[in-house]
Amino acid sequence: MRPYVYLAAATTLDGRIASATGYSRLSCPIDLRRLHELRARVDAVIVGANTAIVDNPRLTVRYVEGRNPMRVLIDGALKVPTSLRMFDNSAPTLVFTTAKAPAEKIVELRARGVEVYVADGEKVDPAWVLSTLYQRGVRKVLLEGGGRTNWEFLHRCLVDEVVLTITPYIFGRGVSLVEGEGYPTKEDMPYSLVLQSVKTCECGQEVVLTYRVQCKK
Ligand SMILES: NC(=O)C1=CN([C@@H]2O[C@H](COP(=O)(O)OP(=O)(O)OC[C@H]3O[C@@H](n4cnc5c(N)ncnc54)[C@H](OP(=O)(O)O)[C@@H]3O)[C@@H](O)[C@H]2O)C=CC1
Ligand SMILES: Nc1nc(O)c(N)c(N[C@@H]2O[C@H](COP(=O)(O)O)[C@@H](O)[C@H]2O)n1
Repeated sequence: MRPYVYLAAATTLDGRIASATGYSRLSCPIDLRRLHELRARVDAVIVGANTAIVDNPRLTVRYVEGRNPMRVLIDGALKVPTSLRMFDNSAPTLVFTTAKAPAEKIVELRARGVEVYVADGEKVDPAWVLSTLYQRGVRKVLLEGGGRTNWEFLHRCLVDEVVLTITPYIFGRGVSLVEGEGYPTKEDMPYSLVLQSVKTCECGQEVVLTYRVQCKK
């Protein structure tokens, strides 16, 4: 069993979630409020190591009233600094890593109340992350990127809904919404995307698309 998984992001018109320099503040204030409403509705928020390093996110609910979700980091080598904001005490925080993680970093994080899970293999299996969260009572998860982590979940058909805000910018280079090995044709995609809703943001400049992800198998 696994939780229901939302993937949420803001992209430029050319599908980037960040520029080549890592700049990613794309959403307008109204869209950020929408993101925080979603955070308040889920039990856990997941990010990958690069997002944690580049953005140093809090992953808390601040722009609306609501409960902070559990924060989850996937970082195979535990390369993130232990000074990250997500390791403060404002919400329960879990880290999924591998035996490549420096032992002293694991000790330090655990001493600060962060729960660290160490996978057996070379990589962290996203299905294991989700089943572990489910066993802890998590029923809804928000995947907040970045591109590589989005691929790791989408490729395995572990996303149920994509909530995408298209913003009026073009970067030309940078990090794409999904960064993986890729598919040669649309037929090779292991899932289909079914459009659920199209909304113009109240700011008048952004469009929010919601797609259901249907696994082909
Ligand atoms: N505009 C938006 O809505 C958003 C933008 N962003 C932007 O995205 C960018 C980062 O994206 P990206 O570079 O693709 O990186 P990610 O944030 O997806 O992090 C990828 C890294 O996380 C670790 N990781 C992920 N999955 C696994 C796994 N299954 N097992 C082990 N390790 C794993 C790996 O680290 P390692 O290789 O060391 O093992 C991997 O390189 C940032 O610039 C951020 O600002 C992020 C979220 C939303
Ligand atoms: N939906 C969305 N729109 C954007 O424009 C964004 N830059 C992001 N980024 C995600 O939000 C995290 C920052 O969270 P805090 O404000 O620090 O709580 C960032 O790390 C991305 O996951 N998302």
